[in-house]
Amino acid sequence: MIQFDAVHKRFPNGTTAVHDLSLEMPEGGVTVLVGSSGCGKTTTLRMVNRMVEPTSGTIRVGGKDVLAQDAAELRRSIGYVIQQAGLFPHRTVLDNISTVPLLLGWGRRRARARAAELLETVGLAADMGKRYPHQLSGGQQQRVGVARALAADPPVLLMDEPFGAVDPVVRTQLQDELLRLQKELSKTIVFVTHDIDEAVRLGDRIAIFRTGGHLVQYAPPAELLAHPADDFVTDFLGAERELKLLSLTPLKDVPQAPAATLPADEPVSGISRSDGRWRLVTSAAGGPLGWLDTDALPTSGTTGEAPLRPARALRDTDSLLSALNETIASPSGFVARVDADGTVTGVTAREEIHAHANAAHAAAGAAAARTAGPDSTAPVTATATPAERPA
Ligand SMILES: Nc1ncnc2c1ncn2[C@@H]1O[C@H](COP(=O)(O)OP(=O)(O)OP(=O)(O)O)[C@@H](O)[C@H]1O
Repeated sequence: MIQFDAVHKRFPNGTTAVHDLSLEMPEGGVTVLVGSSGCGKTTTLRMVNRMVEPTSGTIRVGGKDVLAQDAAELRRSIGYVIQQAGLFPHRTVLDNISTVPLLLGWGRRRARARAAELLETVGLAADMGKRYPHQLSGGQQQRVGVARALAADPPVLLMDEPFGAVDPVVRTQLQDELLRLQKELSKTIVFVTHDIDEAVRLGDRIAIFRTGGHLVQYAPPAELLAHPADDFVTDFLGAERELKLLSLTPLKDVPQAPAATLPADEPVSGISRSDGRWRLVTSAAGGPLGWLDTDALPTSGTTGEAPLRPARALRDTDSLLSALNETIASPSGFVARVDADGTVTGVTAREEIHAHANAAHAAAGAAAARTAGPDSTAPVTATATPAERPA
């Protein structure tokens, strides 16, 4: 969908922001640009919609050279989201979202109907439409920014650190929303961030740049984590590289054993210790309430009234990293597993999780070594659908 071919950008003051960049960004996928400050991410992004003009080389969107198109028209056909949303302060939320449709001559009624629909799409209440940007939280403003970029249903979305100015909790929510939206909309997204965890979470492909606008590696997250091209990438990925890799592996293939459960209304007096020290107490609906230590039972009452240690149950769509985390927290040495409705389906032992974590790491390393070859920065035409990723 987006192709860079030998693109170079040198500003009039002599700064080379992008150096001989050749890259293909897959249609319907999220390509994340990361790297240290000043390495040319924003310049690369802004050349796609001609907010910055390349010095040499060719950029094609949907096969068409961007320089052969009218710049204003091109910009209206590509969604653009920036940090702190960049909303017009004196226009209401609905008017902000309607901006591009109105410029495209949609007519006021249709543009506003579309804006109202998009408010819901990005998870905002209808009454927010009448507010002005300063009457919204930072996270809400970012949602409006995303709605505005989506208004004319562009096939391409450019996002420049869109979640950089919100706190970590809101940031995770916005990332979740983007992943949810992307499942529905399959836009071609170019996403700039400083944050490697955000890149791993959102990217189908990640391009890592270093100062001077040099692309160092361009690969899917698992390949990048398992097989960094050089010391710069290794340092950039950080000390928890192996753990990040586990965040990409869902738990579904890790086997479960039957759980030794007890209903919450069971009198403690009748509990046998023969089924092991730790028992998983479940609610009437079958959900996990916590771990009961049969070595420290109260003298009376029910299991539900006894002191329980927390059990953070995991679904098949959760990651091996979450499971590993729970093996540290769980007093029983087991991780409780639940189905999509939250009903207990079984347990998995700590040793089993560790063995799978180890195997997942080895498999990713072997796969990366097979596919990366000696030059993993070479442009790759990715046609694969975005990989299945843990929730
Ligand atoms: N209009 C400009 N004129 C001159 N130099 C510029 C201009 N815009 C950017 N630069 C320089 O080009 C280089 C790349 O800048 P760019 O904004 O693309 O980097 P970045 O990777 O997005 O940085 P950050 O993560 O800090 O936002 C930097 O050295 C920057 O100072």
